[in-house]
Amino acid sequence: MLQVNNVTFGYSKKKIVLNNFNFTLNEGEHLCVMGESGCGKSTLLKAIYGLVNLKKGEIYWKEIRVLGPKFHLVPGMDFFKYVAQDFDLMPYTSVSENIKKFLSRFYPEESEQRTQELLEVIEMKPFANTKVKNLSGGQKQRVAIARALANEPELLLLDEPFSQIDNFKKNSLRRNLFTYLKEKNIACIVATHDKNDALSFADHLIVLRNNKILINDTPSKIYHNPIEKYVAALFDDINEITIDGKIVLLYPHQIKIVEHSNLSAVVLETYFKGSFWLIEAEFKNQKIFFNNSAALQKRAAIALSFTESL
Ligand SMILES: Nc1ncnc2c1ncn2[C@@H]1O[C@H](COP(=O)(O)OP(=O)(O)OP(=O)(O)O)[C@@H](O)[C@H]1O
Repeated sequence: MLQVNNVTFGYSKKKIVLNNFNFTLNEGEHLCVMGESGCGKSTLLKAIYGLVNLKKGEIYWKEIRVLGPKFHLVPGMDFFKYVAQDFDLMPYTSVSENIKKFLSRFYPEESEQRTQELLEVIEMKPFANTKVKNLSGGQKQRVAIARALANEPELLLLDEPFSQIDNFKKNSLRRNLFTYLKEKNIACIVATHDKNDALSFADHLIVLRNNKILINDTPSKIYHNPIEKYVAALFDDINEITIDGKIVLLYPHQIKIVEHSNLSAVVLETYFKGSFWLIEAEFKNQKIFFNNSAALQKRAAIALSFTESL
């Protein structure tokens, strides 16, 4: 189990970046960390990997204490792997060689088999012999993930793992990777801006704000009961509407057009979203957004209904 106990850290004395962090993660579980830019997601991964010296608190993996660079010649814990945003690959060697570098040279057959298995996970078999310098940013990102998995770490730390990968590949890669990690019982912490990493694949979600843990719960509980607009906005456009003197948060799919109601609005703009249209409308002097199956004329008068239940 990973234990993060009362962890406080700042790069300088004046500014705290991780303010009294506490949480645990069991073996094989997946955690997503979300929050606005600069809230400390990457720094948290670095602290867990042992790349910074904590100001206060301790981090343990099972019984072993994670120690910072003050205590290690080569910082970082052996049984963790960390994929940073800058990949750190060997540009002049092939994709296969980059993966094999972390596998034992004494067992060439096993090493080859494992490399093939990982090439399949990242869907890069056709590029096995391509030099890394000739790959796109997204392809390099996939190689970095495979390389981190080569030695089957006990905990994998991923910083924005799919940020450079196109949507089509992203979905299948996410499914491959997270299924593989569960099969191998590898715990995983993903720092991400992408709700899809959290909603479908994480067992737990931590939301950070102002360098503190704002909430730690399951993704579905956080999605269904966002404690404030900041949290809901991580998942979708969010409407903050006053109904009967009470402020409610509504996702766009919770607002519908009806034939008659006393909730009238005027259409401002319509955006094509593929399987639906996102409508921007004015309701009681505020802008709201909702989903609709058809486009609407600008300035059309409409009647709405709100569903608070999801
Ligand atoms: N090496 C560093 N030296 C000094 N300050 C740093 C360093 N790295 C990050 N910071 C600062 O620490 C804070 C947290 O940065 P961090 O990269 O952890 O945020 P983040 O949530 O991962 O952001 P993003 O979503 O933009 O990647 C920011 O204010 C950042 O400027």
